[in-house]
Amino acid sequence: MKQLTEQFAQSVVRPRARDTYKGSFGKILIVGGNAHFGGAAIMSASAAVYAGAGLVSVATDPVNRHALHARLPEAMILDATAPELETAVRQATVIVVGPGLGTDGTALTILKTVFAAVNAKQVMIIDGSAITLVASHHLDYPQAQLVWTPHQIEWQRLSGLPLAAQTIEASQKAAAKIPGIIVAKSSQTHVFVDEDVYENTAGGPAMATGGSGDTLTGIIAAFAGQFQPLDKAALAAVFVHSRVADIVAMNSYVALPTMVIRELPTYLKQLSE
Ligand SMILES: NC(=O)C1=CN([C@@H]2O[C@H](COP(=O)(O)OP(=O)(O)OC[C@H]3O[C@@H](n4cnc5c(N)ncnc54)[C@H](OP(=O)(O)O)[C@@H]3O)[C@@H](O)[C@H]2O)[C@@H](O)CC1
Ligand SMILES: Nc1ncnc2c1ncn2[C@@H]1O[C@H](COP(=O)(O)OP(=O)(O)O)[C@@H](O)[C@H]1O
Ligand SMILES: [Mg+2]
Repeated sequence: MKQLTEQFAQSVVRPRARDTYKGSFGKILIVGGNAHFGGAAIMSASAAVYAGAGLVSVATDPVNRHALHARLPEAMILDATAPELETAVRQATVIVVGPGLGTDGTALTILKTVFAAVNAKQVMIIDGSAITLVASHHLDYPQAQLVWTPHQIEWQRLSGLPLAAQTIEASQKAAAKIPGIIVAKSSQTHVFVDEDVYENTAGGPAMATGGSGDTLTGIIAAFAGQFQPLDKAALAAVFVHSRVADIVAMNSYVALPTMVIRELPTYLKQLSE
């Protein structure tokens, strides 16, 4: 098993090249946030912007429009149920689907539209409700470079492994049957990449608050848009998310997602130097 360390993250997060523009750092589309879970999409999009993504759009329930614009004017917005969703998916380099999407019929239709529109060159991060929907509706895996970010119950739904049976060996075996990178989140997150298992060395209980996982999706998306190859970008994102939470937790009882998001640019600057 390999350890995810700051040294590793440092090798991935490099200073920005001079001859660049916003299109050089990823066009990210976040698909999520129903009327009940708008905050999830806002946190994912905010994390992507603050982790350096070049352009971020959010396909969400229109009820979230004003909140998103007020919190994050850097992001663009579209109605997740409108025909424009398909075009938006095609134009993105990295897609996040699932944070706060919900699991009703509308969510399923949105997810199917996204899966049908994506192509093999694009990166897709599948999280939260989208994982639950894939498992419960036995959806075919989409043709894209996939990163799955299940918490333990989502991993149970996706892999069929009950929580008590989720040993590293069993999870690795199950991960081998699913295309892409699996970020198996818990108080001791493990990432499965091909035959390798990586253990996160950062993070702690100050992260145990709603929205921490939604925030991680945005950081992975931003890194996938900026750094190659995808496996290194995703691994560095997992470490950075937890490390920044640890820094916040030095002076705070809880590492709220919005606090972690705000600290990202400062930490990334230090990391890149
Ligand atoms: N502000 C927002 O908009 C937010 C929106 N969110 C969005 O909500 C959507 C649903 O996601 P979800 O994770 O809340 O619900 P679900 O997938 O049903 O899993 C929960 C069930 O599993 C159980 N459980 C046991 N162990 C567990 C573990 N280690 N980790 C986690 N759960 C564990 C747990 O048991 P309990 O704690 O109730 O005993 C419960 O029965 C999703 O789209 C997400 O993005 C959230 O991010 C919050 C902030
Ligand atoms: N006790 C803990 N120690 C370390 N990390 C934790 C702890 N509790 C939660 N986390 C991290 O917080 C995130 C929670 O993800 P998730 O359950 O999907 O949250 P949400 O869906 O509410 O955004 C994961 O990255 C997980 O590793
Ligand atoms: Mg989650």
